[in-house]
Amino acid sequence: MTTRIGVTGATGRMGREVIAAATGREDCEVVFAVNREPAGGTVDGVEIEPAAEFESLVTDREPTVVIDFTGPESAADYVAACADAGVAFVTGTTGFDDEGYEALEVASEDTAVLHAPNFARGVQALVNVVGEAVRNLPGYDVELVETHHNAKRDAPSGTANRLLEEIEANGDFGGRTHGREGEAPRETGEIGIHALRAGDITGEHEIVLAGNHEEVRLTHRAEDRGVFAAGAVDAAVWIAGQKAGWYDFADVISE
Ligand SMILES: NC(=O)C1=CN([C@@H]2O[C@H](COP(=O)(O)OP(=O)(O)OC[C@H]3O[C@@H](n4cnc5c(N)ncnc54)[C@H](OP(=O)(O)O)[C@@H]3O)[C@@H](O)[C@H]2O)C=CC1
Ligand SMILES: O=C(O)C1=N[C@H](C(=O)O)C[C@H](O)C1
Repeated sequence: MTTRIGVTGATGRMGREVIAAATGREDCEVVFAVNREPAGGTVDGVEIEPAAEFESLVTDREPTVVIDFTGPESAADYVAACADAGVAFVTGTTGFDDEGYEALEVASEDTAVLHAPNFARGVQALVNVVGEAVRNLPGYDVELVETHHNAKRDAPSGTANRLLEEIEANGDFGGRTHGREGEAPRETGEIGIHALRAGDITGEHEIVLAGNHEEVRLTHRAEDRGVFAAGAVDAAVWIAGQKAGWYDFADVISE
């Protein structure tokens, strides 16, 4: 069965990759692609239409699923329109505040919604092992360093926030410290978080666990944005058969 895909943020770094990944698969068809500004032109042969027409496109072109990599404000609008139309929604957008997450959750009552801050399979593996490392090394200092390109809006990254949840759920920590400056000795139990922004770095996450005259470093490095796009398209194909509800990338990988 062909999964009919709508793409938002189509001329962005990720939108272009999603179109390339979806058009390269025989089981997918990109039925529309929208961008805020500028619309017009094509990406991999797919016409880029104005985002203002999203609501009519999501009804008229009958997509199975929309893949969204935009910003938290637009993702909240897009998911609401998808819920109204009964179209599934896969989003990799990061930087949501509580209101943004609520918009996704409300929509998930009426349609299938999948949010993942990182669609790389290696990051899902990292999420799975980091808790185990923390449990095995009680009392060790934990620091997280994430590095991204210089145009990234949100910090720390969505992936870093997900890893932090996993770290905190598996150890006894006192709080988060974002960077350090001046007289700033490390407090017992704090988790240090450092966001680097430079050049066109695709995305790196490293967790450092140190103590007892030893250190463990768990690192994921994405070498190409195609890895995120491939995961998002896998998620889109998977979600086509799901009922309304809230899903994450672990659900896709576990099947
Ligand atoms: N989950 C994952 O695996 C990954 C997640 N991401 C996340 O995806 C998101 C996009 O990243 P990236 O592609 O690098 O960003 P870009 O800035 O390159 O692209 C974003 C696109 O979304 C559009 N957009 C932004 N805001 C709005 C809005 N309010 N209304 C309509 N369209 C909008 C932009 O349009 P315009 O050109 O007009 O601004 C642009 O086309 C980020 O949140 C990022 O963190 C990124 C990589 C992997
Ligand atoms: O903005 C990016 O580029 C990325 N964002 C995601 C995040 O915030 O975790 C995932 C990836 O690291 C690339």
